[in-house]
Amino acid sequence: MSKVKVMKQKKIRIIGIQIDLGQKQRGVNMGPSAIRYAGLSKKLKRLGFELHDSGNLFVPVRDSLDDEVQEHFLHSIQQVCQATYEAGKQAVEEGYIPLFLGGDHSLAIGTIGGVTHSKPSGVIWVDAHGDANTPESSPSGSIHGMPVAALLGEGYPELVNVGRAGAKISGKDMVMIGIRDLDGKEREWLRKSGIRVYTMRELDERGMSIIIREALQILEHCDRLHVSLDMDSLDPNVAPGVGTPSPGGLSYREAQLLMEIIADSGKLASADLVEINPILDHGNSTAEIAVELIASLFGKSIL
Ligand SMILES: NC(=[NH2+])NCCC[C@H](N)C(=O)O
Ligand SMILES: [Mn+2]
Ligand SMILES: [Mn+2]
Repeated sequence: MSKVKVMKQKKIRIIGIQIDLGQKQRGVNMGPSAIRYAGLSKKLKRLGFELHDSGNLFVPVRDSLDDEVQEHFLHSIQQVCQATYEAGKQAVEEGYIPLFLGGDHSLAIGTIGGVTHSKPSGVIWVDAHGDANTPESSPSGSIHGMPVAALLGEGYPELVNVGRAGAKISGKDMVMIGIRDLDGKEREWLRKSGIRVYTMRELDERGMSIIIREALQILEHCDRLHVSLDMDSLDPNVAPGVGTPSPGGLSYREAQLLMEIIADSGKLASADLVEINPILDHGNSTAEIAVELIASLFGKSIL
């Protein structure tokens, strides 16, 4: 086993983003509340972190945006991502680890853009989906299926140029884990992207421990890591409260081990927790599991 390193930063800033404009299901805007109710702050404080909850950023209510439906809420998503970018940039500059609570995955355009504004970062994208569609390749038109392409410089210019012009990261700075549902053209795009994509098949064959250690090796050149955790990466039997469930996902222990080994790298610098839909959940179980995973990501160990 490789050496366990401890995180240098001890201040976390929680930033809620109640965005549901990037997809069609109602309810994912309630994610930040569900995660807070599940006891996030208390858990993280117990790990010795100084915790600041800065509340939620402004997100327009979907029902007030009828005139944007045809455009998939592009304008409003751009504005929310811009505000998210500023919040992420500021948190990093002030020495915080920003922890972004979603909301749908479109917000990652702002979070990853913002946290890489002054310091480069590797990205570990944990998801059932590639989220690497462009407006041309997307079967749904939903922008939560596009953040990875936008971050690598492709798709709507309004999204590619959030915060600063052009690509925010390159393919070699990103790995994906848990992937099992890609659209046709999205698959082709990902193959050429330079992103190392660990599918569920590869995970089944080789095991989580081997894969995440290899992934950390690939991101060895990055001093800082951003984890973007889409809760639909877990199996829907474990995490039912998500808008785009996909069968055959991570078990609870696989997801935990993934978080635990990332924590051991000592490089966690920022994270997203996205796509929790309390309306579709059983009780608040998906948010409760998410809080357990985040605790492990921030260094909670069993013994
Ligand atoms: N963040 C997510 N849950 N994304 C799901 C994307 C689903 C599909 N690939 C699409 O483009 O619409
Ligand atoms: Mn996603
Ligand atoms: Mn997903």
